[in-house]
Order: sequence, then C-alpha cells, then structure tokens
Amino acid sequence: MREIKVGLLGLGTVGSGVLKMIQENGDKITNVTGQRITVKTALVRNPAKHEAVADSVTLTTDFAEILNDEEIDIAVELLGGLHPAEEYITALLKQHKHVVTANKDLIAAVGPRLAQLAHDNHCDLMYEASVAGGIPILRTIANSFSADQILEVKGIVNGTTNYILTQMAKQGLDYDTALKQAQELGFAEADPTNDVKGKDAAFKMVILSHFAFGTEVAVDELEIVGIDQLTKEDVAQASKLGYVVKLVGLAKVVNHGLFVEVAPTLVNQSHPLASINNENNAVMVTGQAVGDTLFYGPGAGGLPTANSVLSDITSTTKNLVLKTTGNSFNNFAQELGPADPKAVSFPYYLSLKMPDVPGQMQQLAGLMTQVGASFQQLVQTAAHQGHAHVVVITHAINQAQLAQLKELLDQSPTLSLQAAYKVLD
Ligand SMILES: NC(=O)C1=CN([C@@H]2O[C@H](COP(=O)(O)OP(=O)(O)OC[C@H]3O[C@@H](n4cnc5c(N)ncnc54)[C@H](OP(=O)(O)O)[C@@H]3O)[C@@H](O)[C@H]2O)C=CC1
Ligand SMILES: N[C@@H](CC=O)C(=O)O
Repeated sequence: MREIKVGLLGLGTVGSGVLKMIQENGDKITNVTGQRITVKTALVRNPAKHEAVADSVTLTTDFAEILNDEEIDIAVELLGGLHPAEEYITALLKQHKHVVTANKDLIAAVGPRLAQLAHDNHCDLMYEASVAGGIPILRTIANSFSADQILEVKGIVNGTTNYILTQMAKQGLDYDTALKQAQELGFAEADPTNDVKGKDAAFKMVILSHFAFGTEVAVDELEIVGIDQLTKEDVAQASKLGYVVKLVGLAKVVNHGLFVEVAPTLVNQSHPLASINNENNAVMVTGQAVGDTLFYGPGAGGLPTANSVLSDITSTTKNLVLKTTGNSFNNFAQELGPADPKAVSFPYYLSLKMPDVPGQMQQLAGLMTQVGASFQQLVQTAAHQGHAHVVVITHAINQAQLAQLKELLDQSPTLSLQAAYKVLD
C-alpha cells in the first residue's frame, strides 16, 4: 500500500474539516482507495492559532515547503480569494502536483486556463466543493447527465444568504444579526460582500453552466442582484401573496441561447425550492430525457464542504493508482451565445411607490399596456405620509418588456419602482 501525502493550503473552516476527516476516517478511505492518505504539511498565516494540530501535521507559513516537497502528491487549496491562490495553484500544477480546491471565485474566473495547465502537466484539478458545499453536484452533472441534454439548472447555491433569509422570515432576526450568525457558523466568506451581493452565487452559476451547458460564461456577463437591498416589507408582502423570497441562480437554454441570472426571486410556497432553509442549498437540474431532478444538502459549513473535498482527494488517489490522472473534471464544451431577451419570460413582482392622489393607477396600467404587460395580482397597501404603496404580480413578460417597463417607470414623474423580482410558480 502506498501512502498518498497531502499538502493543505489553509486550515480554516474547510481546511480543518478536511484534516479531521482524513484523520478520523482513514480506515474507510483506505478501504475505498486501497491507499493510506495523510496530511503532511499545512500552510497557514498564523501557526499559533493551530497549536491543537501541531503534533500531527507540520505547520508552515512558507508555500515553498509544500511546492518543493517531492513527497506531496496532492495539494488542497482552501485559502479563498483570487490571490495568492491563483499563483500557488499555477506553480503547483507546473510542479506536477495534483490540485483540489473549493475556490469558486478562482474557478469561475480562470478555471478553463487552470484546467488546460493541469491537462498539459498530466495532473488532476478537481473542485467539487466549489459549488453548493456538501452537495455532490458537479460530478453528478459530469457523470450522470453525460448523455442527456440539460435544459435548465436553477437553485439556491449560497448558504449564507439562505441562512439570513430564513432567520429573518422564521425567527424575525434583523439582517445584521442574521449575517453575524452566518459568519460565526463559518458559512460566510472571509469578506461576506460577495455572499450578500449575489456574486458568490454567480461564481457557482458560472461553474454550473460550464458543466451543464459546456459553455464558458464570464461572471460580468451575468445579471446579478443580491439580498442586501431586499426590504422586510417585500418579504412580508410576498408571504401574504403565498411566496417565499429566495436568492435563486438560474441558467436556462432558450432558442439555442443561454440565459444566466442570480436574483432574489419570489418562490411559490408549493415549489420545492421554497422549503430549502438555513444554510442548505438545492439544485434542480432539468434534462430533456430525465425531466426534473433535485439535489439537496448543506451548501456551506466545514464538514459538509470537507466531504466534497475528500471526494476529489479520493478520486485523484484512484486516478494515481490507475495512472489515469490528467483528465479534465468537465469534458463538455459547446458554444452558446446569450439568449435573446425577447425569448426569456417570467412573471414579475413589482413594488411601486406613488403619491396618494387619484389617477396614479391608471398611469401604471397605461405604462403596462404600452409594453404589453398585464396584471395577474394587484395589492394596494394603506397610504402613508401622502404615498401609496402598490404591489403587482404581472403575467409572464420577457426581458425586453421588463427593461422597457423599468425605463418608462424611471421616466415617470410620479411612479417610482422600488423592486422588481422574478416569480417562480
Ligand atoms: N466555509 C464554507 O462553508 C465554504 C467555503 N468554501 C471555500 O473554501 C475556501 C476556504 O474557505 P474557509 O475555510 O471558509 O476559509 P477560512 O477563512 O476559514 O480559512 C482560510 C485559511 O487559509 C489561511 N490563509 C488565508 N490566506 C493565506 C495566505 N495568504 N497564506 C497562508 N495562509 C492563508 C488561513 O490561515 P489562518 O488560519 O492562519 O488565518 C486559514 O487557515 C474558500 O475558497 C471558500 O470560498 C467553499 C464551500 C463552503
Ligand atoms: N459563503 C459560501 C460558502 C460556500 O460556498 C456560502 O455561503 O454558500
């Protein structure tokens, strides 16, 4: 039996989970892979923080100790952020070390370049944990949907925002307290801006799109709206109308074009995504042959994410034994342009403020008619300080109609659009 030595880059929430699993589940891992996997060295910023594990693993602040250690076969990058992660992974692959990472920021930005570099150096580069934490979704799409045409992938792919929304809706917590709890529980990124602004979910949708549709999408090509502008009033109003507000990522092929978006969405209470609470994630994959499938589990947290990292470590270990390293994690590639905005339709929830004077509703109805939109539901809440608040759910309108309606409302001297969220029934 060979000993496969791992170098860990990072010993935080996920890194310490990986170390714990390797140390505690060693026998099971050996049973499955036929090899003994051990962590030899861990790169950290502050070794004093990690004294508890100092007798079982060498702690270092010098990346070269892992890069130049010929005994280390697999390096696991769990530092987070673009730099120095990109430089370290590049150097490791050039040094013929196999790499496992959970870094969605990096894979969404330069994944294809790193995959090519891995291939050129006959190395594995795997990143199951980069999407939806503990849900094994990337390998499932790559392996189990290999022959089906995927039509749509949608879901809740950020644990922090789902935790915040759940705690606000069910426990009545305010936004800041819920975010603080998500940070303390290890769900949020070191800087949670990307979580709450929807960018973390967008990175994951970029990676999912690459696997599901074979297409490279740049994160700055996506429409991204976070939860930081969401009001308690909209959440409460949605609830009265029978909806739960969730941060939903959606990627869909429409007429040979790809539509990808991350935005707060009103999800009908009877929809499977409505019951996904706290840090849990769920990804719905719709295939032409298989129909709708749903994958559910913890989307953040040390041990659940570590389990996905371990699935990559054990896969790479098996490849090492079989001498089959260097194959791409995702083999599907095709060109898809952006979807025609006129072909992508959803009902929308519109929240509007207007002076509490006669004639405003007629004006709104006039603008809606101008773009070919119509009311499905309309609720007028009690006027306050001379202003009325009106909530509308439209029948399905396409993205071009929505953009036109937003423009008309922008030009209106009296009607003010506060929020526009897509509706999933
Ligand atoms: N937390 C989660 O639930 C999930 C996280 N991920 C991803 O996993 C990765 C790790 O996340 P997480 O464990 O939460 O992050 P943490 O912030 O908890 O841990 C980061 C670790 O990296 C070390 N580190 C950071 N920068 C450097 C550096 N320049 N040099 C040396 N060491 C460094 C830190 O050292 P020190 O301890 O000394 O400060 C720490 O041990 C990220 O890419 C994240 O997006 C993916 C899915 C879920
Ligand atoms: N910050 C991320 C961690 C997992 O990817 C999240 O909250 O989902």
